[in-house]
Amino acid sequence: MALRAALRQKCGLIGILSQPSSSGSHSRVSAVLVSQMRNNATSPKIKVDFNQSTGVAVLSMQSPPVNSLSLDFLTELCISVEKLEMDRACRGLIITSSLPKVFSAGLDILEMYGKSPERCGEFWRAVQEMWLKMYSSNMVTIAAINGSSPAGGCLLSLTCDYRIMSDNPRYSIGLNETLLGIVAPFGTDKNIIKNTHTCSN
Ligand SMILES: CCCCC/C=C\C/C=C\CC/C=C/CC(=O)SCCNC(=O)CCNC(=O)[C@H](O)C(C)(C)COP(=O)(O)OP(=O)(O)OC[C@H]1O[C@@H](n2cnc3c(N)ncnc32)[C@H](O)[C@@H]1OP(=O)(O)O
Repeated sequence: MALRAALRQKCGLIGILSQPSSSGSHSRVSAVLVSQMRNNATSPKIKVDFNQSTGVAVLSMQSPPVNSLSLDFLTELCISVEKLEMDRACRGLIITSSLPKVFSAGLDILEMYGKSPERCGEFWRAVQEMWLKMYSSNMVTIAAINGSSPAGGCLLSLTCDYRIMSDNPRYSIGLNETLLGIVAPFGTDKNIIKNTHTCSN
């Protein structure tokens, strides 16, 4: 109830969590992001349903088995958010998972092992772009955390204005990445590359 009141106060979004959605289209994507789009012949990792009448989009992460944040996933996520951002009709965004039990397992561990410094740099830049884009979004953003959400999954939810988590003791959330010996690099390219060596050795 507190959340609904806050939303009502912030931008007049009423009852968004309970209303059905219908698909809408978003046409413009920045040339930069399009050029970043890789050969992604697999099925989309992100599904967006935009409800024109409420102005709220639901972005569902659908990348089995655990919605891990790979470079491809992050790129697709950023493109989806940017498309919504450019649509003036879209005022609210709910991020959730279409997988059972897992919101997001965080950064894709396979992106941090045995990769070239260049690839690692690209990956960490994508991580940074994701959280900056989300954190600075003009939309009201809500993470509907319907499963476990460790480390980078927790980071993703922290970039949102609001978080709602399923009341299930089997779901965990938190910044546990240091248990894996992972420390997020600083924001400069030099430090990204430096940390990259640490990650892949
Ligand atoms: C550049 C500037 C940056 C600025 C940043 C700003 C601020 C910094 C703040 C925070 C930094 C955040 C950093 C995050 C680092 C990370 O995210 S590292 C990843 C940490 N994640 C984990 O440790 C999660 C580990 N996984 C689990 O706990 C469980 O898998 C689960 C999510 C709870 C699900 O359990 P479940 O039993 O359902 O599934 P399984 O365990 O059987 O897994 C299925 C399948 O998925 C694979 N897998 C799981 N997690 C990952 C992953 N993270 N990456 C890749 N693959 C993963 C798992 O290995 C299984 O594979 P299979 O054996 O082949 O089936």
